[in-house]
Amino acid sequence: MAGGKIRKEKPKASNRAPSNHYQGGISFHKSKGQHILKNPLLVDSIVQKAGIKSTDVILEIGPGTGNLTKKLLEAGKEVIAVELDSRMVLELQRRFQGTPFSNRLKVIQGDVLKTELPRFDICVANIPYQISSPLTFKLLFHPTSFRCAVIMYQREFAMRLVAQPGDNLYCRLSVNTQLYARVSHLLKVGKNNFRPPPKVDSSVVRIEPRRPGPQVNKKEWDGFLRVCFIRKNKTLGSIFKQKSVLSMLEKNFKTLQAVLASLQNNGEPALNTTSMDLGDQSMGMEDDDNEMDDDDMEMDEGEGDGGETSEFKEKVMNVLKEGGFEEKRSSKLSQQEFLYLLSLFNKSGIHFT
Ligand SMILES: C[S@@+](CC[C@H](N)C(=O)[O-])C[C@H]1O[C@@H](n2cnc3c(N)ncnc32)[C@H](O)[C@@H]1O
Repeated sequence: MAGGKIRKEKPKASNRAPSNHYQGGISFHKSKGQHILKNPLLVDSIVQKAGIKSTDVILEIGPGTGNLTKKLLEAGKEVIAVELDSRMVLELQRRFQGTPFSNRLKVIQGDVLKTELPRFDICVANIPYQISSPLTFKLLFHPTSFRCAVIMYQREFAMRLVAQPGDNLYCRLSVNTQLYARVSHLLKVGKNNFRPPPKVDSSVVRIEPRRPGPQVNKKEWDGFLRVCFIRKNKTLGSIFKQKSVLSMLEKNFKTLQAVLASLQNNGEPALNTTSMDLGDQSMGMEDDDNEMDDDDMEMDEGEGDGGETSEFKEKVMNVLKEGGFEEKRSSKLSQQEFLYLLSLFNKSGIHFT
């Protein structure tokens, strides 16, 4: 909960650190993504587009000095704000103390990524951009349901969230997010609406979790998309011919076969056979920075030293052929097509985790 000491920082004149911007008693830290909304009309517009009800418990991430918080308090029943910076927490307390809002604002001091989030109806936030991806998936996997999240993102990240098959920015992030939520672009926001202005433009996006959620194994889905988007513009046929991909899939396949055989024989799983994995790739829904869009890089096609066999390669190719996917590219595949292809692989005993 809120607490800590106020550190009064004085404006530094000539030798001011370039990453800080002094304003109103608080120096803003770029490292914490502190770009405060300074345009009240924009704040009004975000709150209005969020469609807040007077009965709503609102989650705000990174309230900063409280410009958005104030409008959220006016619109909803309660605001629960998670803020990393103790100076901001104190500023918020100072700002709302003794006002009718004070007993409807709960401030949790901490890193939102490490905080167990409470139940809420709607999330409205101007977030630090460096946590965009993990925060989005933290919200999407939140155990209790909420109506929607209305979030300010860096423009390019926002456009990736909403991108459709065939769009330039369509990527693993687009497919992943849209599996769990309906996503729409609400508002373009120029950099001059912030103090200090960030280097990039921003956009407000609405994310409505799908209820019920999709019936997929999250790790399996994530592992599958990672493979499909190794090169989004290459054909799936050439991606799935790569030694590293085949060898990982065959390892998973053999592990599963061994587990099944052992269950049939003894009713007990075989020892040491349950570590199907994707190398060291985590389930983490981090940004798609590793995705390669260029067609220049060499693919490690053909049989190699990974131990993969030609029969297994044929099995994988047959799955692609069966669904008509061999010549298709991830950059143009719809979510339904990805789900269908994954179901074909799984039906053949081929798994991605
Ligand atoms: C872009 S500013 C938004 C401030 C305010 N909401 C506004 O719009 O004027 C982001 C805020 O998130 C806070 N913050 C940064 N990292 C955070 C984290 N991991 N968890 C919670 N808050 C964080 C920063 O201290 C800052 O106050």
